[in-house]
Amino acid sequence: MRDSSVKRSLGTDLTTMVKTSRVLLVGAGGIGCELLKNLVLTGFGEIHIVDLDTIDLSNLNRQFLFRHEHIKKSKALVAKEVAQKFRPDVKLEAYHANIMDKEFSIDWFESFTVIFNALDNLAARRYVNRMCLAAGVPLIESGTTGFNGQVQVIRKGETECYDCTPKEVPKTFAICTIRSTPSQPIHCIVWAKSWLLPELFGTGEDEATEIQADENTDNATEIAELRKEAFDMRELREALGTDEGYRKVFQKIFGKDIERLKNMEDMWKTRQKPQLLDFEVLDQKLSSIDPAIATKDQTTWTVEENFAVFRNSFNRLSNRLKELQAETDGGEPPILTFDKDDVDTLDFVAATANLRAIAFHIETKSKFDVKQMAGNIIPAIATTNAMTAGLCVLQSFKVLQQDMVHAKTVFLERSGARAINSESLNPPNPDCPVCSVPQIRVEIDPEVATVNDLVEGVLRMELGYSGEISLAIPGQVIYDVDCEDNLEKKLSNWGIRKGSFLTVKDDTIDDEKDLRVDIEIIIVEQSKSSSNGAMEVEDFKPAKLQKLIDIPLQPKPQLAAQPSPEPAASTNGDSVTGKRKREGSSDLTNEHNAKRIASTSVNEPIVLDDDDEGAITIDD
Ligand SMILES: Nc1ncnc2c1ncn2[C@@H]1O[C@H](COP(=O)(O)OP(=O)(O)OP(=O)(O)O)[C@@H](O)[C@H]1O
Ligand SMILES: [Zn+2]
Repeated sequence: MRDSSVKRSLGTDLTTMVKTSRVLLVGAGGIGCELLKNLVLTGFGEIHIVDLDTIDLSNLNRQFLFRHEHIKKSKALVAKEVAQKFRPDVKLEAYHANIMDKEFSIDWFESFTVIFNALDNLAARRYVNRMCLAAGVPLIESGTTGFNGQVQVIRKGETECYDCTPKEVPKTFAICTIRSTPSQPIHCIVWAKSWLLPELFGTGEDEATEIQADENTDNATEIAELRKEAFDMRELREALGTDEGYRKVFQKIFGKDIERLKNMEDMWKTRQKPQLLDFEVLDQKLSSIDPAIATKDQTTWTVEENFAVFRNSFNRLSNRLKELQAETDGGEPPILTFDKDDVDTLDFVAATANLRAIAFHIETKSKFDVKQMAGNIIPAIATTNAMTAGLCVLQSFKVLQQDMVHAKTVFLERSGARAINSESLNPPNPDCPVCSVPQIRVEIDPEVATVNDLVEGVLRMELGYSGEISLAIPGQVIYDVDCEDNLEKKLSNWGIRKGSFLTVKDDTIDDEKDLRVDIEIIIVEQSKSSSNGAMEVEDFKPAKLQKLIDIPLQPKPQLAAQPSPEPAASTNGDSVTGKRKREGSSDLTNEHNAKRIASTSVNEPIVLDDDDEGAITIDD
């Protein structure tokens, strides 16, 4: 029954394509749960689900596959179990794992027809984008923030990839703003969450991504002072769990430290000096504060109320840490880290951030607001997720049908005249640092292959590099003219194995010679024929190029504008007008205003139509 109605909507051909596809869903959160339900009910034959997280109480309002009894269980496994009940005949596979783990090889990515990203962070999105490009598998990328949503179709060589356009990076704050001169509530919240809490209950070696070392040399003395202050802080940890603990900590961070800052006259020429908070005065008023104040999360607390929540949460965290320490024998010392859903850490961050705000004459925030700001919470709206997940599936139909000309980037927004808008796909950005780099695959035997096997055997012998070259893994050069010593070392020394990426640069210094563009090596497993006994021993190579490619040359720097007889047809698709076109196909962007007509024929695909203004209407 269900199959026949799907067939009526999609047509026989598309229904068959859907049924025989093997797809990967990365992320089983807000969009992921909706998408899994859609994929299962549309009849996708085989669906693999990866998610590294466990289910949290706060997920239940929108991640509808999960119920209260699933809290703390794996998202991927529960999502699979629940979705399987919708259609027992669909093959579902779940992995409670990080998609960036090496166990997910390029070969494995390659085994999928389409991959769907339903993630919530830049690093994982970038990683999957790169793997899909390397594996040549189409990717449907999606994301939502509040009422806004976006679906992007990515296909190697045909469309923009995720990194073809620069992405906004999360906001960071200078260390001195956080530690010495806060001027906004967020500065106090980041201080409490990423400095104070780790100093007292964590490792103390705070590597919070939100706080950036300040390059300004004028602040060198201040930074040295801050280091000393951190050292004093570590001493305070001894007082955790004692009756005196909260007094010692309070008197240091809201007394001694503020006093020191106050005395740095230069700092307050254009700012209001901070004020000390008096421990004795606040401590005497403690008995008059209702202990239930911490549960009133929508009101802004008074200084006395913040003090009471500070004392209470500090003691709860201290006791927890002591208990953990008692349970651990040997190994890594236990730590407590911030989690917006861990009420003890949230109370501590809210109260100490507010006390700091009061000391610096900054507005205080309710616990509810602190939770949003400290947890980087962007309101998640179930309907936006559901619509976005639906659009992902509609776009995947275009990909399955190889109809990239009609695939779209789709936007959901509330501000415009329409809720759903779309744009034709852009061709790849020729300057993209990710997808414009030529890739080669090299098969290695990780146990024996050395840097020399790669440099001499593959780059020089097989690919014909003759001048100077360098070879790097992310963040580290492993070979260049100055580190010949590394040639005899095994690639495994740097953790290079199946799935690793290396960059090759042509460093030849010769004005007469054309330099090659940078290329990327992807390490793959040795194919059976090269590793089994069928191969003659003398033919065995620990590193071997899988397929020869032509490596383009770097464009020569133009000294003066030369008149060109013809517009260059080979500049990566750049037309003379400066508008990028896709090579060797009809211009995707010119399809933008094409009006397509809804069809009700049984064998015709579902209707996803543009009108003249580029918005999508969905008919059936
Ligand atoms: N590297 C990764 N590998 C696998 N899954 C990931 C990875 N990074 C993020 N995820 C998963 O992607 C999903 C994103 O879903 P969503 O945006 O709804 O976030 P959430 O964590 O469920 O919700 P919230 O952040 O509001 O608590 C999460 O379930 C998260 O665990
Ligand atoms: Zn790109």
